Amino acid sequence: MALADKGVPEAEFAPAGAFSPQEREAVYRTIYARRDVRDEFLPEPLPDSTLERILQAAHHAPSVGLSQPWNFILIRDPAMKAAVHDVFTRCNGEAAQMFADERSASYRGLKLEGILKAPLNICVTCDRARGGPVVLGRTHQRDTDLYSTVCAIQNLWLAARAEGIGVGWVSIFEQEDLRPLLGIPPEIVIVAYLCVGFVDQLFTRPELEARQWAERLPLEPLIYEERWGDRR
Ligand SMILES: Cc1cc2c(cc1C)N(C[C@H](O)[C@H](O)[C@H](O)COP(=O)(O)O)c1[nH]c(=O)[nH]c(=O)c1N2
Repeated sequence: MALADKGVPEAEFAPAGAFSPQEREAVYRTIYARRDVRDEFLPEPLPDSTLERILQAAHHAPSVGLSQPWNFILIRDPAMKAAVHDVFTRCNGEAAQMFADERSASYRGLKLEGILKAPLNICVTCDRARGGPVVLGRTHQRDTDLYSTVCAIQNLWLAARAEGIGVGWVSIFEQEDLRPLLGIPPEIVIVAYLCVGFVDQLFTRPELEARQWAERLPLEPLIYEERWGDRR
């Protein structure tokens, strides 16, 4: 076995064959059936064991140099959620004005968060100092710590879907407005604000597609062969 030549004990290896058809099906189903959830949250709190599983899934994401730069702030206090919602409301009003006439009207008709309705909100942050001043793999691409944090978020999102829990990512905020509310120090970057809770129905395709705001692009033209722009 090639791994045996790496000089680590054999107990560190496991067979790496493909999953069974049912296991594969479950993985793809999770990916395709995951949705961004705005408003469809049920009020029941997440059991601690379920929350632990989805946070562990996040924590098992790949990270540059195994730096694991993330933190998760769990927000359940209605007063805190209301304060965050106020920040969203102001920023969302500004956002609506950035779109031209008709688009602005349809933007205002979209529900873009479930901050108050979701029983749990999670602010996911990235500590840019985690792992020390020189991190393997981050030497030439400083933002790989942020990319790692996004990998953790995607793991959480997929694990949540498999648990029947919806997740909605809200990004219509100024970082600097959230920071003092949540007591986040200046050196920490706010990567995501997530609304989390059980759901009993989900859109079968992105809600923005169902509401004719945007549509999924065909994949084929996005794939090039050898060089940027070369069709395959
Ligand atoms: C980084 C980032 C930031 C946001 C989002 C996503 C991501 C990845 N999305 C959700 C987004 O609209 C959604 O993922 C797409 O429309 C595709 O839909 P599904 O996720 O497949 O349901 C999102 N949705 C929303 O209603 N308010 C928001 O502020 C944001 N912000």
